[in-house]
Amino acid sequence: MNATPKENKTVLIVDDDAMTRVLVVEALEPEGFVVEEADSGARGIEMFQQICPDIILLDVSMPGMDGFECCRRIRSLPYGERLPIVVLTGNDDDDSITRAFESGATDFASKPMRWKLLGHRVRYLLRASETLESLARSEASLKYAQELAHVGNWEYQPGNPDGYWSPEVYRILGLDAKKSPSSFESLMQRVPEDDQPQLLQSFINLRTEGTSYQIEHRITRPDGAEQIIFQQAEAVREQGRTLALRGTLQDITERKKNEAKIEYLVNHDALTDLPNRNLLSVRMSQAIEQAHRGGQHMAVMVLDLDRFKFVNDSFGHHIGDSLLKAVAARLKAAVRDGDTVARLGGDEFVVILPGLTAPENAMIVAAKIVTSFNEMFALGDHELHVTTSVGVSIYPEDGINGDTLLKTADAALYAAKDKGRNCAHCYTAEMGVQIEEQADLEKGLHQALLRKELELHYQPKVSLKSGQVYGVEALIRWRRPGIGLIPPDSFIPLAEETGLIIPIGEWVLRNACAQVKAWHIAGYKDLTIAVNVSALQFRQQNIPELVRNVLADSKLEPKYLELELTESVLMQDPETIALAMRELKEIGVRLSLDDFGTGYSSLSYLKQFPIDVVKIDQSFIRDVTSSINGASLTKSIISMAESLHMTTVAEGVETEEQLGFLNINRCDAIQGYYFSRPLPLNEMVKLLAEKTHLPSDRCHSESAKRTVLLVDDDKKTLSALKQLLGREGYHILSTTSQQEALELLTLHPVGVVICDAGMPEIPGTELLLQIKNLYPEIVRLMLSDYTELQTVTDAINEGTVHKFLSKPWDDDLLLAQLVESFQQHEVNAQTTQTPDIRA
Ligand SMILES: Nc1nc2c(ncn2[C@@H]2O[C@@H]3COP(=O)(O)O[C@H]4[C@@H](O)[C@H](n5cnc6c(=O)[nH]c(N)nc65)O[C@@H]4COP(=O)(O)O[C@H]3[C@H]2O)c(=O)[nH]1
Repeated sequence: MNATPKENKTVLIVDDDAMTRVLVVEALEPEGFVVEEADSGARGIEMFQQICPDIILLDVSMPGMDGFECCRRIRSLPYGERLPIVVLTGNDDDDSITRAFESGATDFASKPMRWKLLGHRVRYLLRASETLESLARSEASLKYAQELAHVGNWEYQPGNPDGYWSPEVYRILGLDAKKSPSSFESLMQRVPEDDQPQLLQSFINLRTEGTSYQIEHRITRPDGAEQIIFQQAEAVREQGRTLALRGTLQDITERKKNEAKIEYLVNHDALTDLPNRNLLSVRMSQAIEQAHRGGQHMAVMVLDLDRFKFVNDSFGHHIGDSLLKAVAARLKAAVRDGDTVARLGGDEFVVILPGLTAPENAMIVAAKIVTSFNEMFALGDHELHVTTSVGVSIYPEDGINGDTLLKTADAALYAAKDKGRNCAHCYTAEMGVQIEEQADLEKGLHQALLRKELELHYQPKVSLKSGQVYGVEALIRWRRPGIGLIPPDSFIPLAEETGLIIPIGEWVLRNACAQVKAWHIAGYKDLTIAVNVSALQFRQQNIPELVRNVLADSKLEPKYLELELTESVLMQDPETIALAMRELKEIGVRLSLDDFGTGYSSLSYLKQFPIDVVKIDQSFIRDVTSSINGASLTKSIISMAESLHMTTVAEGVETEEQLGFLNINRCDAIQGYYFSRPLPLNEMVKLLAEKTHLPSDRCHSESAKRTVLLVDDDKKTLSALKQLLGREGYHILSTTSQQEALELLTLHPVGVVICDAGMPEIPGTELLLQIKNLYPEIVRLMLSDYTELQTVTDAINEGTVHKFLSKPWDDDLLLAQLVESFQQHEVNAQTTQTPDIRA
């Protein structure tokens, strides 16, 4: 239907009398109207829908559908509601006029009529209808706007308690417009008692003095819901007389809820619901003020969970999160209601104890907190034992503002950790020196780059297959004037904290790549360089792009660059890091996982990252010869890396025994003081020039090929054998004790064991059986006289002993047997895999 405004208004005449229709046409068309005709009620409705007239003239008495019915139907159709309909009735037909209005007619005209005046009548009705239409439109848009804004308006006239309330006022109050009076009293009934006095007083002032008001108050809707209302009101006054009181009423419940929610989120930690850093700082200021006024003390405790990362990464983040929630609950239970427990992020919590009468009480509470962790945390199917370390500082002794108190408590926390964790430590004055030193260090570090105080040292990495130096790790040093060489552990964390690691990291990368390129040119063609990349660099920099630029500038082939990332880098944002790592792999650089084992990565976790090299942390290497745990963990790491086609580099190798262990367990390469410390450039150049390498018997393939273990309680036999084999260049280990024999095997890459059959502690066959089970690749020879022939034959049949050598032996025969045995060992070594003790 066309509802757009038309130039010439259209009049629809519905009448069965053709004469009346002609008269209407003749009266209206000369006046500029377009007249359309319908000869019945039904046709009239049809035409109304087709042409959308501006006005209808409708005869009441028609055959079929009369004018009343026709009028009713049009009113119920779209656009028919407010259309002017003039009903044509007979003269003085009062009944028809009444019925016509009841049916919805706008006006009536009696026939016969003065046709000349019809034009005026129609024009007047059209104008009135337009006015009504525009009023209806603005009412509708006001209603809509009020609905949208949840604003209603009201107005009262003096002397009349019932005023006007817009539909939205009723909606907001939850009242029915037909049943509830629109009076101030009726509004007050919905206002809770507590809020009534303020509203009443404001309304009285408005009425008596014309004082406008803006107030917030609550209302209770009939369904019990409580809403928050914002009311504004003013008096319309003329010459000191109040003509009307009017105002608006806005439902601001949602806004208030959102404001409260935002305020809560801004001030609380989403995971634990504890106050966050924002609210903590407010609470600290309040507590300081309270302590200041009351001449009391207050305590700030900073605490974190010992080895939280282990939990998070071993059991998954959901268990880590549950632990943090449980810790929050435990901390709250350990302190009083007026105390504040806040979470700063990660596993770092802060407790404030306001209004302390004696500072010593803080340590009592701190100890209580530490002890409260003795009880296991039950998290889903897991029961975990987690400990905490606490640093305590006291107002005003250790700081007079929140920042300083946090810093001093932090320093105390470090001291607690140094003490071995799972304890609380109070701040002491000496720690202040450290804080100042830190500030001084930070200042100096800012200038270190500009003043060219940084330098690189290089630590060789040696292949255990070839014994050759195949690469170096670049390690930064800060040569600080007046102080000397500062190791990275003393300034890299600070560089990370201050963001200085970004320019420093780039400096290291550029210099390292340029240096290794220079070595290539000097003839050390395949030397690789490893550079440490910190977590912050990955987070704040486009590392792949930087690497691309540096490689292009230095003209270094990507395969010679290795980037060392720690597990903490991978943990930051695993998906983004994995993406960056894949990009780096596409560039062609190698990626290694540094300090492996100190983090808590599981095998499945590592699979998602394209890692080429696993560097086994020195803490494990240190332990390989002294602790079963260290040894088995290292073995597991090597076999895990092997199964993932990664190479292994053992870090911090210092002793022959550690090297032996790594050789036996087929670690690929070593780095450590055993071979070389990190060297300044000139010394590194010398090491390369001298072609320093590991002797071949210290490499796994070679050393195992040539190492014989002799076990005999007879020292003379041992000495004779040592002489014989020593002349042939074998590496010989010897012992009179079976226990020591087993220990030697854990440390050395032995290829062949020669054992006496008649040992006093346990029979030789039993020792060889143990060796067979532990190291199946080792070839086992038995030395015996003919008195033990039966036992030896049985052992050979069972596979415990490979060959039998008679006592006294023939030197040539024994040497020939040994050559054959080492060949056999090589075959065994290729078919026997290192057992994965975790499997
Ligand atoms: N006890 C013992 N220690 C050994 C032995 N062999 C090597 N080390 C030391 O172990 C550290 C190995 O480096 P890292 O694990 O990457 O650990 C590095 C690395 O994480 C970081 N670092 C060094 N240079 C840089 C750098 O340029 N950028 C970044 N982001 N970190 C660096 O500082 C850490 C410490 O570096 P350094 O003090 O040079 O310490 C080096 C090295 O001197 C050994 O046999 N025994």
